[in-house]
Amino acid sequence: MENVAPSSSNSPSKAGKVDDINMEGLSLHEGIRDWPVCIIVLGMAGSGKTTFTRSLIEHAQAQFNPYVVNLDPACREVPYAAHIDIRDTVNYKEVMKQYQLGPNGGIVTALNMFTTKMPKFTELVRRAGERGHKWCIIDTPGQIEVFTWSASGNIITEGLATMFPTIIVYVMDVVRSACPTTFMSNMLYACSILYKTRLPFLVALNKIDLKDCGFIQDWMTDFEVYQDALEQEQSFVNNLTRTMSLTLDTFYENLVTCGVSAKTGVGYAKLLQHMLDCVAEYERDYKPVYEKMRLQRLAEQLAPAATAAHIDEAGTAVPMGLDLSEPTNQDDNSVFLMAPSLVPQQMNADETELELDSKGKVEEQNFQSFVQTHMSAQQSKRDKQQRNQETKS
Ligand SMILES: Nc1nc2c(ncn2[C@@H]2O[C@H](COP(=O)(O)OP(=O)(O)OP(=O)(O)O)[C@@H](O)[C@H]2O)c(=O)[nH]1
Repeated sequence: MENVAPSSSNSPSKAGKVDDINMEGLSLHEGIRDWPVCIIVLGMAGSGKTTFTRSLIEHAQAQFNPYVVNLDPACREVPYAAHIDIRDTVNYKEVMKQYQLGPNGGIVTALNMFTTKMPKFTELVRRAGERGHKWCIIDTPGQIEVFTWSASGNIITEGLATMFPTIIVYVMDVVRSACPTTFMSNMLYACSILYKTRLPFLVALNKIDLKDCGFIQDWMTDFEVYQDALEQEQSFVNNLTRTMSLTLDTFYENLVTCGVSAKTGVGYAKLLQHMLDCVAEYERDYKPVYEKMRLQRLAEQLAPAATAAHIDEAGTAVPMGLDLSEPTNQDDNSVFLMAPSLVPQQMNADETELELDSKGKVEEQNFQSFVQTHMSAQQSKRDKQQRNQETKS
């Protein structure tokens, strides 16, 4: 991790190391600052986050002078100059070796280690704001779940959002999303992140130089167009996907998307406009929530550590990882794991088949009535829109 001067991991500036930072200035006592605005770039592996980040830096340079953070410990090199690079703080390969972890465990642990420096990290971001950086762009690890479903990802996101305006940009690969099932998986992920982070959320439909993103926008606005696309795909998850697509309808209504090409730069002018709208949304709707959270955290920080005195009651530590040994049998009721093939067969084959058959029928009926209800709702929505248009004309 570094201080002032932009650098890449290849040419680290040793001036102003993070450990030299005086922490007195950083405090939850302060309210949420106006800048830098933190932009967290998320997306599935290979969606183009890093290329997107590079292009965003270029397009925002003149107006917002972005401060840039790379949080991917496993990337070989980044095509931009990062002010803070997790690879300068944690050597992910060394972490794997030391803790005998696989690649994903190594990335999670590296991010956890970085998070222990969170106060210093936010202090650097704050100082960057004071030096005139209006934006702070944060590139995240390739494996999205490492950031979105880890404690450290949570700490970083909430930590930033309680100190600076913060928004999420979700990068989605248009080419890969041409497959309706992949599109749905991507949307489910986006939806879960939206509800988890509770921050303004923008979807950047990336790689439009390869494929126009109009079809995605059609799928999001017209359920039947998406159903038609699904019909053409022979997949065992179709039924699930169809059900999900109905459920996600409400989510789409409030979702802002913007087509871009991180490679050619097409669409970035519009994207910047959407991002500014997201910042305004943070100020209007989210800031009060995070302000409240900040005050809660502050109160927790000031409260005496109540549990410390009773630590003996906390239980017995369980050995983790490689030193686990077979537990001794303490009584006849000891817990055991059972593989599906070892489950005792209580029903004979005919009974099982019959039961499954009727279950299948009920499921199909339920599904059909679910679809029917939704279709009628969609139809009445369309009729209403048509009536409105007729009244206008
Ligand atoms: N044609 C085209 N290719 C792109 C675009 N954006 C990214 N790519 C390519 O997509 C591939 C993945 O891009 P990255 O930027 O490494 O994606 P990432 O999400 O950061 O990848 P990980 O961090 O490894 O998950 C690279 O080959 C890029 O050149 C784009 O807009 N158009």
